[in-house]
Amino acid sequence: MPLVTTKEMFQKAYDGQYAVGAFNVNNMEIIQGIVDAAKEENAPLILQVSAGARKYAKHVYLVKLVEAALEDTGLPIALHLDHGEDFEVCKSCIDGGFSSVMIDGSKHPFEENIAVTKKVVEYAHARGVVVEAELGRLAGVEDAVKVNAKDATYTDPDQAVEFVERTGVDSLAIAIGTSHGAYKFKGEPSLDFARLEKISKMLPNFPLVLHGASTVLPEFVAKCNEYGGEIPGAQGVPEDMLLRAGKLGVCKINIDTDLRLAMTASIREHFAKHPGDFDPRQYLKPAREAIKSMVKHKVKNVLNCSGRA
Ligand SMILES: O=C(CO)COP(=O)(O)O
Ligand SMILES: O=C[C@H](O)COP(=O)(O)O
Ligand SMILES: [Zn+2]
Ligand SMILES: [Zn+2]
Repeated sequence: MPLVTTKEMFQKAYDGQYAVGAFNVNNMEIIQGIVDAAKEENAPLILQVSAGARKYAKHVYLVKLVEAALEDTGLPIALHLDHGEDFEVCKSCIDGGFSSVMIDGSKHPFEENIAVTKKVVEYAHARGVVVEAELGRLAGVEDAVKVNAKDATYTDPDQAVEFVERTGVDSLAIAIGTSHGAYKFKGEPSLDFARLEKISKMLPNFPLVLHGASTVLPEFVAKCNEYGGEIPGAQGVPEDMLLRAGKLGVCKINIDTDLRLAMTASIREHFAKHPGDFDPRQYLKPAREAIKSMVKHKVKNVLNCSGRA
């Protein structure tokens, strides 16, 4: 099966009130862990690549690995650019075989965000590629960009409607209190569900996207810390909140930090328990397994998209 866009998967997710997982990929083991899980669960899948990932692994390696995953699994998989920062990077991914791109104009004023998003939409749609945009700003770390909590702004529902109408974008990432990285909340986790409900009502049958949606699984944090890591106080979005979001028009849930934690916890444990090992396969194999079982858990219990491929 060739790459698919997110069009049909989002329509099914919207109607079925579940979400599709969008997982960030950086190398072969991460891709294999994710697709093996999706295959066993027969789940639709979005593999997403950040600018940092393209720099780390090179565009062509990631595209070829995802092509291999398509051939190996036969699953509907979308290949998506995560947080494209300008028209040029979006164009490069559209020309370079991606089926979906995100133009993240959220750092710009409203009118400029509309202008750049519109330009990407025109270029992408003419080539059969779909576009995600972002309105409102998440706190946390994105590549080299760190958005302080005070600069984060939640998405305005009226602006969201105007933005979607004027840009023709296919999906919209919204800010309701999630953030990137492993430290999402200082006290009790909370999201602005009233805002999400309002946006979702005002944009019926339109797919919303939730970034910064890792749950920061306590078992991985504990394991990292037990075996020499230092990530105290890490906290993510509770699973029940993600399930609730999936019933309110959120069709795509972005997960990167949980992949990083699963992999790192496994490798730390392996090094601590097997100090004599130095063949990378000895620690990358269990790390890939850790990703696979984490993703299976997400697909079944958090995204609710098992069996929907
Ligand atoms: O939103 C993300 C990628 O765009 C990832 O969010 P997390 O840091 O919560 O995994
Ligand atoms: O939103 C950010 C993703 O977690 C990607 O992170 P990265 O830019 O470090 O690859
Ligand atoms: Zn952003
Ligand atoms: Zn993001």
